[in-house]
Amino acid sequence: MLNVQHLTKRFSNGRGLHDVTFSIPQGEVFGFLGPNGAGKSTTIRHVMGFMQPDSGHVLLNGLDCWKQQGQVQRFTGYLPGEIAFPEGMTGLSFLGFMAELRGMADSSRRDELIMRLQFDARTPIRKMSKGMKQKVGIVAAFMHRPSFIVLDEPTSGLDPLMQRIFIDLVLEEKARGTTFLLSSHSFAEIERTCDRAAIIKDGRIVAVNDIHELQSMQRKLFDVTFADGTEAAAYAARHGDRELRGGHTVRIAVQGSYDDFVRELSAYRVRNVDVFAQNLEDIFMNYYHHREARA
Ligand SMILES: Nc1ncnc2c1ncn2[C@@H]1O[C@H](COP(=O)(O)OP(=O)(O)OP(=O)(O)O)[C@@H](O)[C@H]1O
Repeated sequence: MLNVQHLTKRFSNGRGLHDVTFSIPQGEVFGFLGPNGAGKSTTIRHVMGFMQPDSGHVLLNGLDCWKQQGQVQRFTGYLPGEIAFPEGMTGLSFLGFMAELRGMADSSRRDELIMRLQFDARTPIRKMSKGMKQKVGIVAAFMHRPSFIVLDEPTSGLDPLMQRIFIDLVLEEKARGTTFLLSSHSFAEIERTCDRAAIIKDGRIVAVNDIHELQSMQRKLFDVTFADGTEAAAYAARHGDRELRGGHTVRIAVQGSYDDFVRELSAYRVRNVDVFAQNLEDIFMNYYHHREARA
């Protein structure tokens, strides 16, 4: 579906993109992660055909995103990082304007999305909160049922409930075969929606990983509370690497398979188990630092 090949762009301040290469097969949700200024939006602007590469190219279904911008945009949905709305419009008049540009006759999907996102689209945009404007942008990106959707920091400004509704929307579209490129600072959002993710830093891709592979690299810490101190001490003593937390609680780190851990605990009287997961960001960063150390 999307093919970004050796994409290079140099701004006059020396920043930009250097040899960015990745591809997204049809039906995949691909995450794009990176700190501020890493080059996420610049890459996305090339994908949308708003910028001409210095070298390399971006192809969507074989079409050149710069040279065949009009054709590419017909089947693409786009939510920019910051939306510039025309003056004096309500949410509804803006969406009507976008529908007209796209030659859409049926507004049922637009109305369904407005209902799902629970906002009054008749509000003048200048009176809208950041979150409400974001919802208008999401409707505009999804309403024509595009087969490829580019989302630049989609949940910024949305409260946790709306973030959930949005994630469900992405997963539903994914189930219909829609392909996504989703840039985010939120690892939870990437973890819940994406199949693979790339990390970009200083204009270069530093890693592309399968999300499930990253999840299996995730270490979990369990605080197990035993019925009494004797059992806790016995359990801790059997395993030099397990930490007695005081009282009747032992902390255990488990990575990969939980089978041995569960089997062994079944021989004890367990009163409580608390679990703490290493987050995806830490795993990514560990991975990234290991690669750097090896290089
Ligand atoms: N038109 C431009 N002219 C000069 N420099 C630019 C231009 N556009 C972007 N840059 C610079 O290129 C770098 C990458 O910017 P970009 O907006 O792609 O980052 P980002 O990863 O999207 O970050 P953020 O999360 O902050 O949006 C930044 O240092 C930015 O200042």
